[in-house]
Amino acid sequence: MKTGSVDRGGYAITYEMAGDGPDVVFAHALGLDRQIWDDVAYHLPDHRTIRIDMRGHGRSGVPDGPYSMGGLIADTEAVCDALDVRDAVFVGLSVGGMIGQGLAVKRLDMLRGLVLSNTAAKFGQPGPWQERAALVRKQGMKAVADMTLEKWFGPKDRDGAAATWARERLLQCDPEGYAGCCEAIAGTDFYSPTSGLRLPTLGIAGDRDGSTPPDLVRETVELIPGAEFKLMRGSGHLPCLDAPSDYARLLYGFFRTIGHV
Ligand SMILES: O=C(O)CC1=CCC(=O)O1
Repeated sequence: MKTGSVDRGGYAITYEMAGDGPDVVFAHALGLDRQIWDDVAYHLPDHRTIRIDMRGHGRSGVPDGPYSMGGLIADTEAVCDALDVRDAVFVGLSVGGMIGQGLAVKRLDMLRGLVLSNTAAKFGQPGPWQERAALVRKQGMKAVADMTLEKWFGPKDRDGAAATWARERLLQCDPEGYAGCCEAIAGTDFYSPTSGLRLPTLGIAGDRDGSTPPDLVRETVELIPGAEFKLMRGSGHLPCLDAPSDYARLLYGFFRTIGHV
C-alpha cells in the first residue's frame, strides 16, 4: 500500500494506492474521505485500487472556497495522470459520482467503465446548497451532522457502527472544504453531458437512502444507453460501509462483464 499526493499549486490532493492489476479509482461522498472505500478495496486484491481524498477533505489540502465541479474533476484527473491510470473503472459515490460523470465526459480515454453509486446528475436546486455552505462556515460541522446522518442511514440505522464512524468523519471534516464542495454541487447540472456518455456503466442505489433515493439514481444512470442498475436492499447512502463485501461483489460482477479482471 502506498500513500502519496499530487501538488495542485497551493494545495495537495492525497491518495492511497494498493494491489496490482486493472485500475479501479474511487471517489467518496461529501464530508467523508477515501477511507470509506477501505473495506471494499480489501475485497479487490487483484486490482490496483486508487482511493482519492477530495479537495477540502481527508488529508488533502483545503484551499478557500467556493470550489467548482470542474476544479474537483481536474484534481482527480491530475492524480490519475500522475499515476498513469489507463483503462480504469471509476467508482464514484454521491458527489464522487458527479466527479465520475464529469471525468468520463472529459477523459473518456482514461476510462473503461463507470460506476455511479448513490448519486445524481443534479442534486436539487442551488439555494439549499448555498445555505448549507453558509451554515457550516458560521456554525461548523455540528450544524449539519444530525440532518445528514438521518438522510444517509434513516432513523433505524443511524446509531449503528457504520453511522457512528461516518458521524465522526463528518465532524472532523474542515467546514471550509465542506462548504466549498457544497458550492460546487450547487452549480452542477450534468443531465445534458451525462446523456452523451457512451461507456459501460453500473448504477448502484440503496433502498434506505434518503439523500439519493433509488429513483433518482436510476433516472441518472438511464441517461446512459445500456447502463445496468442494481438496488442494494437494507443499505442507505453509503452501501460501501453498510455492506462492503456485497458492494465489492457487485463491482466484481460488473468488472467481469466488461473484461476488467
Ligand atoms: O450530504 C448529502 O445531503 C448528500 C450528498 C450529496 C452529495 C454528497 O456527496 O452527499
